[in-house]
Amino acid sequence: MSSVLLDARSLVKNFGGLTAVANVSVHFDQNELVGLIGPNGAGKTTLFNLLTGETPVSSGSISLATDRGVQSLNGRSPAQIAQAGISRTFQNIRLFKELTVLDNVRIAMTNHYREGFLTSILRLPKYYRTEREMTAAAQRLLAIFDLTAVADQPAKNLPYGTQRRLEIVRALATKPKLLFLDEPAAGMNPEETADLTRLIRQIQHDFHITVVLIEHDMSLVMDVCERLYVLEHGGLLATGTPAEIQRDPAVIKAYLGGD
Ligand SMILES: Nc1ncnc2c1ncn2[C@@H]1O[C@H](COP(=O)(O)OP(=O)(O)OP(=O)(O)O)[C@@H](O)[C@H]1O
Repeated sequence: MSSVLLDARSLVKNFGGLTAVANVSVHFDQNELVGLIGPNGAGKTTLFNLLTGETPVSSGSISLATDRGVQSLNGRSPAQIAQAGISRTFQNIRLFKELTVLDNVRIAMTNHYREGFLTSILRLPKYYRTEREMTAAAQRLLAIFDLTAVADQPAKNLPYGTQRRLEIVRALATKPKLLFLDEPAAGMNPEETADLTRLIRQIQHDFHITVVLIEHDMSLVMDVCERLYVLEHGGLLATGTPAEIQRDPAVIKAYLGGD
């Protein structure tokens, strides 16, 4: 039986007179692969921003199932939400371009290996042990995602599709229970998109986490997602399996503009 990991109820986000998210309720189950689709400006990224604490909600509630029971995420900072087990990538690539691939992943890990101030400043033995553990963990992740050969390259040297892969690896480095991917296939060629499709499946399968993606590439969405939410003008238009969504008259109308 599936159990709810994240539950968001009646979310509203107003920007001045514009309602970007209008009374939207969504839930994501443990180990589920969910797609969030909708025309440009529908409110998809704003919804991600609400769920990750980037943008405060105007109203509504967000709760997450954690090891310590169900916790409210309302009013929490992005860093606190990351600590609670939610990680994300952004539409635009946000790597440390001059740093190596390995260091990009190590930096992403620092949240989870945070040492006391004295341990770090005095370089106590624990500091070196943690550093070694972090490097080993980063190397393991790079190996899983086929990035070992480029571990010592500056991130800026990687091809576009590989930079996006590295971003996903960075998001996984914090050991999330829930991973949000904002348009992961944007700008990719068909070969890179096919690699990404395999990668998303691998993440869900090997890491047993919940993956939610915003994506305009409908063949990717229909291929990998188990369930979809469709947003339009800030509101929830439909939810269902890819097969149900593809024959939903309201969705067809929103996308094709006619009847
Ligand atoms: N910080 C902001 N201030 C004011 N308006 C905003 C802000 N962020 C988003 N909006 C507006 O909210 C609406 C929803 O935008 P959002 O980026 O969430 O849509 P989207 O579905 O992600 O679109 P796309 O598919 O083009 O990325 C748009 O009208 C946008 O202009």
